[in-house]
Amino acid sequence: MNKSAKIYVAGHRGMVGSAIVRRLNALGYLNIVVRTHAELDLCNQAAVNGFFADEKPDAVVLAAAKVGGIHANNTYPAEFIFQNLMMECNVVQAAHANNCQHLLFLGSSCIYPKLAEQPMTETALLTGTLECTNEPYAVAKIAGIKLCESYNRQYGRNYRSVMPTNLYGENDNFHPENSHVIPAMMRRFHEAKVRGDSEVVVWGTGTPMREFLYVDDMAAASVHVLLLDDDTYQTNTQPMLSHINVGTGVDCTIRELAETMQRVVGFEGKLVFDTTKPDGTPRKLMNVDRLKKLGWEYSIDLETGLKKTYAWFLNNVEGLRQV
Ligand SMILES: NC(=O)C1=CN([C@@H]2O[C@H](COP(=O)(O)OP(=O)(O)OC[C@H]3O[C@@H](n4cnc5c(N)ncnc54)[C@H](OP(=O)(O)O)[C@@H]3O)[C@@H](O)[C@H]2O)C=CC1
Ligand SMILES: C[C@H]1O[C@H](OP(=O)(O)OP(=O)(O)OC[C@H]2O[C@@H](n3cnc4c(=O)[nH]c(N)nc43)[C@H](O)[C@@H]2O)[C@@H](O)[C@@H](O)C1=O
Repeated sequence: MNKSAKIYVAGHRGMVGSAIVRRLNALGYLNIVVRTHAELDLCNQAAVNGFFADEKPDAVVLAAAKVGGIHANNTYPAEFIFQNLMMECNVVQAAHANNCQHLLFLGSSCIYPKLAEQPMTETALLTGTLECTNEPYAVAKIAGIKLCESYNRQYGRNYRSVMPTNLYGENDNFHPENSHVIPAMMRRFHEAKVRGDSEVVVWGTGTPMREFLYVDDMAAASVHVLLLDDDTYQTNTQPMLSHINVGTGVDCTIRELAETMQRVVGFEGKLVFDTTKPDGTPRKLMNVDRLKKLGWEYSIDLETGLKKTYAWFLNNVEGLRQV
């Protein structure tokens, strides 16, 4: 893609969208179009159509979404399915209607069946029952993949999808209940250390396994897939199965994550597991062979990424985004 291409990054103030803008800028892509949620509500079809007609971007990265951890997904299922479906439908259709040939859609590893064979390959999609705590969000993300595939099949568009594993890093949402496990734990451990508490609560049994990817790696992978030439991309994907897993291929238990977090934050008290809280899916490890064949691998391991995130947290603790 030409360095002067106009690229619309939806969700540029979010954790991933902000990292994607940094990555594009670092590669010399400076013609980036952005709108805040307040300036452009992507659930509003007329507003989205007007924006695309005015701006006519050459490419779109759809990193805007209704996002949250296990509790938020389980508590606000209507918001998760409705808003995500609306944003995807509006953006994909408006991109097509305005002759935008390139689009990158961000899904999630929760699209795969709860008990999918591990590590999960892209072919596991739609082969079994989803995890109930995030089924509505997962259904919306599956619809996003199928939207892209359908516009590719019918209109010859080049709309690609990446399925990230659990992400973390600077600009994350540190809300005590609605966030994902890493920001929630980091904040709770930090506050416990500052107060001198003797113990800290971890949700669930500690036995579920998760794979974590640092946000700068996610941004690098996303831009890599967006910029791949058509031949390389098409020889490594199939027209009816266009999504690509993004992860490390390495996972750990939630207990192991909590122990690593203790070291990084410097909290010396005890861990207490609250088994009244849901565990969610027992394991969701990505098979990342397809992405490796396409020329990309992660570089930031969990402990390094947690240290970077904690350093960022300490510098930004006063103005944390919490939604
Ligand atoms: N975080 C994770 O662990 C994972 C994330 N993903 C996916 O990656 C993508 C980015 O997630 P992440 O950066 O973590 O999420 P964030 O919550 O950090 O960012 C989401 C962004 O979307 C914007 N947004 C939400 N609703 C609207 C709307 N109606 N109109 C316009 N903008 C809107 C938000 O703006 P505002 O803040 O102003 O509301 C925010 O900038 C999403 O597609 C998510 O599903 C996938 C797997 C794991
Ligand atoms: C990215 C992914 O995120 C969500 O799925 P999830 O992987 O289950 O996400 P989570 O990060 O919230 O939890 C991971 C594990 O960690 C445990 N856990 C311990 N202590 C805390 C804690 O304090 N907070 C949270 N949130 N979880 C905790 C928690 O009980 C669970 O076993 C999806 O809904 C969906 O949005 C999606 O795609």
